[in-house]
Amino acid sequence: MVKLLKVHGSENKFFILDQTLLETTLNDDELKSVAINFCDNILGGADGLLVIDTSENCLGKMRVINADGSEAKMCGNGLRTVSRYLSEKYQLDNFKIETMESDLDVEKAPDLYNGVPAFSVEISPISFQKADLPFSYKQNDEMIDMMVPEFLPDQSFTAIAVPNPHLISFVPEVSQLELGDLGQKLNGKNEYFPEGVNVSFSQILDTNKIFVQTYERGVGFTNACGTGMSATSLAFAMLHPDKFDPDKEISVYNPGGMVKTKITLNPVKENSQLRLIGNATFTHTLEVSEFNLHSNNLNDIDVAETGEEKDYQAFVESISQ
Ligand SMILES: N[C@H](CCC[C@H](N)C(=O)O)C(=O)O
Repeated sequence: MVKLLKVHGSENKFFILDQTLLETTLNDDELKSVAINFCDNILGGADGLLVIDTSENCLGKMRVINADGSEAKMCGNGLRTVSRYLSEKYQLDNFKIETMESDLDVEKAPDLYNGVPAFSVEISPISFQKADLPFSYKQNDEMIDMMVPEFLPDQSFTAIAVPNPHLISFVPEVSQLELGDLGQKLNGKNEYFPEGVNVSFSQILDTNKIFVQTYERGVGFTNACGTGMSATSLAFAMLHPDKFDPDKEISVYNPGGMVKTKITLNPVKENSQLRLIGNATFTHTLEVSEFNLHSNNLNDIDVAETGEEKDYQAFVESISQ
């Protein structure tokens, strides 16, 4: 039997499959089918499948398969949960995890709340170049605080890859309707973001305090998007210096709770440093036979709750007061 986990970071939900536990690893087609099946049908679904593989230079490697079967370059909320998994497996608190484009530094952080373990993860590399998102809008090589009436009138947009693509807009109040419409448009066939983009709207609440909601590529509305909150924090620090205190962490509220980000701006903006700090919650363990996993038969799974979710909910309660 193979043991999987259902996990979340800010209620951005995933299944974790550690391929190193298998006799034979799943190939890419099998991973895609299993990701779609798990994310649609098991335990109320999830936003993606996080796959752990061996790595030459790091403690492990993380791959991210979105709910629709597409593969993402990175996942910030997911990386925290994989960090916790590897930290417990190897009894280490500070190490590196390989992701598609870079080896990222991760470390155990103080608990977010009683019974809510937390991890701090590096988010990198950063790019604003149109080729890296990719995007195409008139002759622009970058899109920074730019009015784009083709997206929405009266809103400006910033495009950042970390390295998965994000489009960010600061708004007086988040309109789910407008976010959903724009997210759908830019993730369908369109001339601006040919490979789709994660779209985040953010409301500035106070100094170092923002709210972010994201429409995710390959998923749709999500409770939270870790790379999205990190990229939005960077845009916030760059574009709203009057509300940004560089010596302190930023509190990023989202529909699933709250995370912290730490932004160290660099005059060369691509060299700025981003850390994402937040919960790594395991809600369920699942056991399935390796044979059934290979044949994408998920009818016979043993599920057990971990009991951690009540502590996470107590944390959410504590921040909403
Ligand atoms: N939820 C993720 C990002 C998933 C990325 C994916 N939707 C894409 O870029 O295709 C996060 O916490 O960072």
